Amino acid sequence: MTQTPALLVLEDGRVFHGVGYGAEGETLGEIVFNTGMTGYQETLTDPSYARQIVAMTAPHIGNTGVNGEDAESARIQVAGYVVREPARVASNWRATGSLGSALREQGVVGIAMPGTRALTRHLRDRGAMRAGIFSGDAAAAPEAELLAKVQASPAMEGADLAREVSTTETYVVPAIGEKRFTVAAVDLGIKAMTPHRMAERGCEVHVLPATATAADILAVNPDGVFFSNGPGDPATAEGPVAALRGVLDAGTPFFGICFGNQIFGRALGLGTYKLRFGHRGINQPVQDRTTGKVDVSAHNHGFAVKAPLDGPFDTPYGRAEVSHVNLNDDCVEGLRLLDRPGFSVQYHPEAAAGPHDATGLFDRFCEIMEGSK
Ligand SMILES: NC(=O)CC[C@H](N)C(=O)O
Repeated sequence: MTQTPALLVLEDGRVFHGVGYGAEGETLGEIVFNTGMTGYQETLTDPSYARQIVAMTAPHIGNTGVNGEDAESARIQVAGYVVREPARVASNWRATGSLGSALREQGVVGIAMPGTRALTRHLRDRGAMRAGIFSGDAAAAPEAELLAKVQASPAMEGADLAREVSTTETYVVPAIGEKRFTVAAVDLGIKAMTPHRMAERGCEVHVLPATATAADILAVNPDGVFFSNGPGDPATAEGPVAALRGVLDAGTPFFGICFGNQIFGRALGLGTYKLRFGHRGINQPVQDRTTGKVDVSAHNHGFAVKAPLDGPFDTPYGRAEVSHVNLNDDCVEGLRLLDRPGFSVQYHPEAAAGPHDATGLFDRFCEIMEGSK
């Protein structure tokens, strides 16, 4: 393997040195860290990572290569990839290739560098920020020039990205076994596992583009409506918020995940804000405030909903409450309507490669659809 020099340049001027990994060239995005020890293929193909450079804290990435089954979407979605040490050999019975070649084939620029721990500590202190990876010829330019490029790139705050990753055509994921429900799922960057988890429970899932209006959604005649995860700043999602308000006005049961939770919050009249460095990984402790039960859960969010933690509050759709909180930082991780069928979570019950503590939320969605039939 030939090694080309590569630089990771942060918008605050900090520079890390390493060697190129994946495609050679340059890429810009918001740099964030992910603490997952497994599931790198699912992370890389999660559309919520659009325009983000993902740095892995796990020191050895690529051991099991890539395969034809684990992708969450049709391609690698991250803007760039930072690892400490790439596996030199991919070894797994399902592997169809190495991660390095998959990144190269899809033109994803990455860097392998010894400083991932220092980088993570820096981002924890200073927050997620804009960055660039420059490898090969691109790394030869003066650092001041590279820094200027990073500083001229767009910020994640204010970014409207869901439409860029959404399907443009509606498609249907058939129920597995007997059909019990029709679900209209708005694709704001949906992961393949989400409709699959619903299909396993007898849902026929109509996946609609991010531009779907309330009328488009209700035209499916759904038993329940779902809003997916997705990239970008929820404060920009005017279209989806308006569509969801129309759905809630109609009284149709609702379930939302991640971006869907943020849009639900906005539809209820709450605001959203950017977290300093967000939650990205697979071992975040989330507590269900009704039962006290704690789920270890997968996360990928840089924004959060601002909501009162001290009890129910009024919304245009009756009373609501914060149903789940993150025990690390008290961040709002779930919302629930008390007078109508509707709830959402900020984390990932569909998570592949797990953990699966929260998959029961898909059963809860089926229960509220059953209850409203
Ligand atoms: N995974 C998601 O849906 C992320 C939602 C939003 N883009 C955030 O960063 O918070």
